Amino acid sequence: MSRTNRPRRARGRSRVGERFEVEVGPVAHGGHCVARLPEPESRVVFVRHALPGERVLVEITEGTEGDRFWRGDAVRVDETSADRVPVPCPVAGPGLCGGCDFQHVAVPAQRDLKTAVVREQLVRLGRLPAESAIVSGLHVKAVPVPGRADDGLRWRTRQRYAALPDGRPAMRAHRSHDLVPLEDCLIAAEGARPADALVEEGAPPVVHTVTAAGQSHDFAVAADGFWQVHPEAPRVLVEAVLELLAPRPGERALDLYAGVGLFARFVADATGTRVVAVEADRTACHHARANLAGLDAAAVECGPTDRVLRTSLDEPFDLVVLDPPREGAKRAVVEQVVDRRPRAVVYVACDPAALGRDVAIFAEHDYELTAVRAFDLFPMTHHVECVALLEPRRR
Ligand SMILES: C[S@@+](CC[C@H](N)C(=O)[O-])C[C@H]1O[C@@H](n2cnc3c(N)ncnc32)[C@H](O)[C@@H]1O
Repeated sequence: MSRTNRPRRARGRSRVGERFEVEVGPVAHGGHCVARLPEPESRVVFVRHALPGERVLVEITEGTEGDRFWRGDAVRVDETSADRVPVPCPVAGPGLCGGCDFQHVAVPAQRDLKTAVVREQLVRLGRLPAESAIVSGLHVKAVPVPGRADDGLRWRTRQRYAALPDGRPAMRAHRSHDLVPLEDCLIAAEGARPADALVEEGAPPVVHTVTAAGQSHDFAVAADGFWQVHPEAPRVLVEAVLELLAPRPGERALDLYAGVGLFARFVADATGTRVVAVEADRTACHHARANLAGLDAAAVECGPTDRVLRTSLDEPFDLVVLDPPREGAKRAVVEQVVDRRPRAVVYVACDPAALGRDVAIFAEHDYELTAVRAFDLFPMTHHVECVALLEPRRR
């Protein structure tokens, strides 16, 4: 299939379409492995659809003479990894749907790849020693969908599709605007498959019941608003947050990037006192207020975390939960958090690179990473969810 890559600054002659035989090296963050092209190119290529240790023919999909590295797809496998499996999805593969990265990898081995990536990000960006117990003891855990085999399929409860001009559902190719038609998406759960995933404008809010740590709460969320996409994610993440935060009665808590108040609600069960949820999206704030309405000492502050922390909330907090979008919390927010000297900070991270960068900023302010859990809440893709505990360094 021809590809229309997103526009980028051309730097020299394009090498797209050229093919090279390579030995594939380690996995890297982003759903690909690293390979070095043979002489005279001797350049790094990020190769999709390959596995460490394989020998493949890679076709360059992005790369010009001036680029530091190129991207490519394994279009033929000459020496096969024991972790390679037949691809279950007919639209997964070079040039096809960009939604999944690891359909060609046995599901347990996908978790090994993600484990390697999270460890690498914590070492390279988080500046943790590779031999530390936190890094070497980290393993991405399976999160089975109740009633299903551990096959990595039919877990995604929300899925967005593009539409072809004739109305047929499609997904985008990897790093491309090209649309790939599809009849089904094998990671989509019933209700999120192409035939039934359309969210009508003005659709009423959806209510989810979450049972975790012996408590059950209902959460209203806009039909197109943020909610964790794996059916087990709310429970698993709430339980990990509570385990690491270990909230005590009377402790005051901040839930940053709170969505509709998932973590705030469960933390308040344990503390029984002041909890403040901070969220930028107005509709999510509206639902968070309703979801936390039964709590006398709860409040929702609507606005960007950075601004809310800078201009409001001039009060002490013992506990902070933060669950930022993929780009992470970044320096301004991390510094506002550590300024309040909380006893414990739990960071829920959907991007281990952002987590690593923010962990390094916390460390500059004497908050150290003391525990981390990682969960495979996005099988078949390179995505992984981490829950990390940061505490003031003990002297
Ligand atoms: C990964 S979601 C987490 C939501 C919630 N913790 C949950 O698990 O349901 C990130 C949330 O951060 C919100 N958000 C994005 N940028 C923000 C910002 N600068 N300040 C506050 N909230 C923001 C999004 O609207 C979204 O609800």
